[in-house]
Amino acid sequence: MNDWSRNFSGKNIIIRLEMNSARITFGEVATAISSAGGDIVAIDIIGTTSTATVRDLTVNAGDTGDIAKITDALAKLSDVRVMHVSDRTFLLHLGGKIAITPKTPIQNRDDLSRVYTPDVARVCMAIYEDPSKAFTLTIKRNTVAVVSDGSAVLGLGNIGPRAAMPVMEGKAMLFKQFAEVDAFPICLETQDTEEIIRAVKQIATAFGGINLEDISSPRCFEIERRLREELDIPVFHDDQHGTAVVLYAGLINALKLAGKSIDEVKVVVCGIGAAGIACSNILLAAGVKELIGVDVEGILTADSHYDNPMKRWFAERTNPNRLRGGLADALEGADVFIGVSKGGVLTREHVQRMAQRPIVFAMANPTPEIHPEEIEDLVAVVATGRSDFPNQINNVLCFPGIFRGALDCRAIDINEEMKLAAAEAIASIISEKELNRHYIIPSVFNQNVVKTVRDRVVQAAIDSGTARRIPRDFR
Ligand SMILES: NC(=O)C1=CN([C@@H]2O[C@H](COP(=O)(O)OP(=O)(O)OC[C@H]3O[C@@H](n4cnc5c(N)ncnc54)[C@H](O)[C@@H]3O)[C@@H](O)[C@H]2O)C=CC1
Ligand SMILES: CC(=O)C(=O)O
Ligand SMILES: [Mg+2]
Repeated sequence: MNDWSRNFSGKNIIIRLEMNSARITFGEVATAISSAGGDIVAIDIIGTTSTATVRDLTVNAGDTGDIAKITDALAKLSDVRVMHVSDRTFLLHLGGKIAITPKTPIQNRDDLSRVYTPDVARVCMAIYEDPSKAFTLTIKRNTVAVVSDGSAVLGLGNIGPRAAMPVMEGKAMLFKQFAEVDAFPICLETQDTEEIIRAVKQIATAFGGINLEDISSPRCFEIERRLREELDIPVFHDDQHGTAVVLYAGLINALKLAGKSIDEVKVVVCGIGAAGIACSNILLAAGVKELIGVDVEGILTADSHYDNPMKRWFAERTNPNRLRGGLADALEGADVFIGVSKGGVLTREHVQRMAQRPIVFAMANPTPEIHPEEIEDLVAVVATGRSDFPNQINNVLCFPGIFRGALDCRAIDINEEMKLAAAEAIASIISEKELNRHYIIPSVFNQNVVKTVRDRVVQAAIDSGTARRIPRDFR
């Protein structure tokens, strides 16, 4: 199975084809599709002339989802031209996924004068006199910017800001659906650290928080550090902290199942980029003693030199036994594998080297480091970042609730206390009775997730002094 079809989750495709109706029958087309494993589930005639018919065929590509096989079979028919193949995923993206709608209709001149000039001027002056009123009189109170430069989009690499837009639009949808946060995608046409910092500072006026997304390491660390220092609203690089929060939540529960304790396990983190550094940090803070990092150059060790300052920083704090070698060496006797690198880097043989009842979190997107079915029989727990397998360790479990909490208490920052509170909140949603190897982490559709995370995050913000406002339900 090629990588593309593996990533294809909507098995229904729509094939638009033109047939020479005098020379080929529809039955021949249907036979070609069915012999390639497809099932026609709907037919729409789009247009006809005296010689040709254009049809949209909705085809179920079957469990293997081998679309290429179906289109190849059609291409072999001489009197048929495949004009276009779309799938449900692409159709969902037509015209983008979000829209802005006004909260109230403008029905007459009086409404017009209130929402716009002349009356709006009084509101402007109120904010001029007291800038904090921006939180009550503008969208700032409930709006987050999802900012990317397209340099590390999912595990696809540096595909640029334009190609990153669908991910950022998707995040904006999730913010709204799960936490009623209005979020807006902003993909910047620059990958220069200083220009990104300047641009984000210049647009921050409209927003109550900044979610940095898919900005590659090591620039992401400096960008986030500076923006946190220089802005008075939360700046949160989700690939670092959202991932770390959810990973820690999942690990709390997976360790219970494996019967292991966090200060005794040997953990291998593969991919020492944005997510890898943050996941390692939260694990070290949680008590992991033996943590080994592996990146493209192999095991990171304090004995080696790295141009990347974050790798140097990482190597000095990890790998206490100065282990050297590659991923296979790192995994010898390891209890936990955390993959935040690239699809397909872990093999069954690697997992066979791990300790008894290992835990494998293969979190690269869209293709995990290993597909769960390859190692199900070897492990205590396996999790991925995807929604189509059990145990989805994905930052979507964190960012809606953590920002909901931060916005509700008008936090100036999302600090370590708030992140730990979010992780514990997520882990706590699964009771001891419910916990099993296919259910270590709640589903994002579990309605308790956002509420529980939000409440614990607000409490942590109040306790740690970052809240500027006490929400009504906390008074
Ligand atoms: N499940 C989730 O919630 C999340 C998953 N991710 C996934 O984690 C991966 C990394 O994301 P970021 O940290 O944002 O990217 P990044 O670009 O900052 O870091 C990726 C790191 O992986 C390393 N790497 C690449 N190929 C490798 C290999 N064969 N062996 C070892 N290391 C390798 C790179 O050198 C780099 O240091 C992506 O696939 C992304 O989709 C990231 C954030 C959240
Ligand atoms: C989930 C996510 O943020 C990523 O894969 O980059
Ligand atoms: Mg991301």
